[in-house]
Amino acid sequence: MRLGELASGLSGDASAQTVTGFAIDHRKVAPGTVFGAFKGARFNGEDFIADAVAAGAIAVVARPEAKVEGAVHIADANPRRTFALAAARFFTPVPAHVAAVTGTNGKTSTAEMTRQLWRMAGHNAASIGTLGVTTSVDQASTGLTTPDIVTFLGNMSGLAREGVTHAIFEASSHGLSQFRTEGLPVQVGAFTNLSRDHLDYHGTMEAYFEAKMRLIDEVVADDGHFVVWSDDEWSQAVIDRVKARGLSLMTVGEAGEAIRLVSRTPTQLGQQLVLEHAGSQVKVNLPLIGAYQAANALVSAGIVIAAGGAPAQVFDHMARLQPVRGRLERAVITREGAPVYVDYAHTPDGLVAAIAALRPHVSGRLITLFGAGGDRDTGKRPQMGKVASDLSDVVIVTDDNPRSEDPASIRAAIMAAAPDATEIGGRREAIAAAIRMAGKDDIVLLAGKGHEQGQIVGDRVLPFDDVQVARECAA
Ligand SMILES: CC(=O)N[C@H]1[C@@H](OP(=O)(O)OP(=O)(O)OC[C@H]2O[C@@H](n3ccc(=O)[nH]c3=O)[C@H](O)[C@@H]2O)O[C@H](CO)[C@@H](O)[C@@H]1O[C@H](C)C(=O)N[C@@H](C)C(=O)N[C@H](CCC(=O)O)C(=O)O
Ligand SMILES: Nc1ncnc2c1ncn2[C@@H]1O[C@H](COP(=O)(O)OP(=O)(O)OP(=O)(O)O)[C@@H](O)[C@H]1O
Ligand SMILES: N[C@H](CCC[C@H](N)C(=O)O)C(=O)O
Ligand SMILES: [Mg+2]
Repeated sequence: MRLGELASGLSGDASAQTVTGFAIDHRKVAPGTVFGAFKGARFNGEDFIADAVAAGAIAVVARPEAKVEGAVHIADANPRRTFALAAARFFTPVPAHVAAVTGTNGKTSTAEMTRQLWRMAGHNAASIGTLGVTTSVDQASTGLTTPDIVTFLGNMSGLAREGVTHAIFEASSHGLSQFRTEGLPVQVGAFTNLSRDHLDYHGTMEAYFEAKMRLIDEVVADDGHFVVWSDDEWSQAVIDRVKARGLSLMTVGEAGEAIRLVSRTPTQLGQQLVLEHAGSQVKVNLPLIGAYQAANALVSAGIVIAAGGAPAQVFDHMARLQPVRGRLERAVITREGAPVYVDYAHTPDGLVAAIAALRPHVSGRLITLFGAGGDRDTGKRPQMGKVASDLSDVVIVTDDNPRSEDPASIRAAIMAAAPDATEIGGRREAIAAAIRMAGKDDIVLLAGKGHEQGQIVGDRVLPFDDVQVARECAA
């Protein structure tokens, strides 16, 4: 592809150059690459422009003030956006149907359930998010929920070449504010909920909300659809934005107009939902427990219908949804007979949702074990301590990816609001203790790590899998 096909306003000589790829890290530049030089949280990409040119970059997308010598300077005050739009012209084809989901909690679950529903309808479907790039035959980790723009677009076009026609991705607030998912047509967007997280990065809830709203204001296509979970504190504000943008709106939930959740009755292995759609009622036996999983399943159904799926078939398929890895996953039943659940709750709201999901199934005590990630929002720590101790019978505070922080001080910040909790630093010892104390009527909840395969301590990732450790401790 020629540079002139990817960017406008270039001289004849510049336009004629052949582009071989895109990179945002100078160490990945090869001859013919377009390099994006961005100011980040840790580095200023502009410091690497000369190295990128030396490695063969033919063009550099950077702010007008940046110094570019020996390559074409594609200048823009918002270089991340310009870079994304140029890269999107290069990475083609992309799947014909693309959807995106945002929200504090429920993105991975909604993406995964949407992929499953599309697959049941006979489509070749994929998802990109916290679990990596998932198709019906493969899963590859990217390390981030929303990968960087080059990885994202490269994966989208790779999936399309493999025959994927339907793709859904998780749009994290970091990803949205850094333009990591721009340029390809997104026909359907969705919002699950908003609650405290990532205030270390965004500063205030309002700024966090605004970061998410870029999905509505700018990322979804002009003639696109938007599905909103109707029962969140922020739902009305989201609905207002969807209307202001002129997208076709679909609300789902107890207050939902497109799909109304009339009732929800827990059963032993799942729950029965009564839904109202287009004036008639339908019963769905969802094989997953917890209000939060019902919410995510309904948002997924909304996305599939908005993308053209037949409603009756979608409701039918909901009864065959498979559990999502690490989301209320039953790891083991202890020798005493207590089920041990692993869940990815890592925010105050997530903990409330996970505990509420298990509560109807507990006749004895609910034993909740969790920690909080290092180098992340510190304000959520006491809030997590408070909700866990208010809503559980026994609380164990342990470690969850301390990263560069002192694990003991993270635990102390949680314990400050959970005075009756037991503190056990090592996560394996903590899990062993929880399992030892559980009697036959109790349930153990191991929260925060879900599907994760490692404990991040300093800059090392030590192998760790809650499900596996629970099985070992229960053996
Ligand atoms: C705060 C944050 O979002 N950081 C991400 C972001 O970094 P950044 O843009 O600030 O970049 P930087 O490291 O300061 O470097 C600036 C530029 O110089 C370039 N560079 C840097 C060094 C070098 O030697 N050469 C070079 O060219 C970098 O590629 C970058 O373009 O872009 C980088 C490249 O894509 C990411 O690796 C990095 O993720 C860090 C590791 C991270 O921990 N991110 C987390 C917080 C995150 O993004 N989480 C979200 C939300 C999760 C959720 O859903 O809850 C996610 O989507 O995963
Ligand atoms: N709709 C929901 N409402 C409230 N809590 C939820 C909801 N969905 C999920 N959760 C809680 O959040 C946890 C993480 O769920 P999930 O992985 O689907 O969210 P996510 O938005 O992808 O998270 P991340 O920010 O890490 O990408 C779950 O294990 C559960 O505890
Ligand atoms: N995507 C989230 C996941 C948090 C999971 C938890 N285990 C932690 O490390 O805090 C984040 O990066 O904030
Ligand atoms: Mg996720």
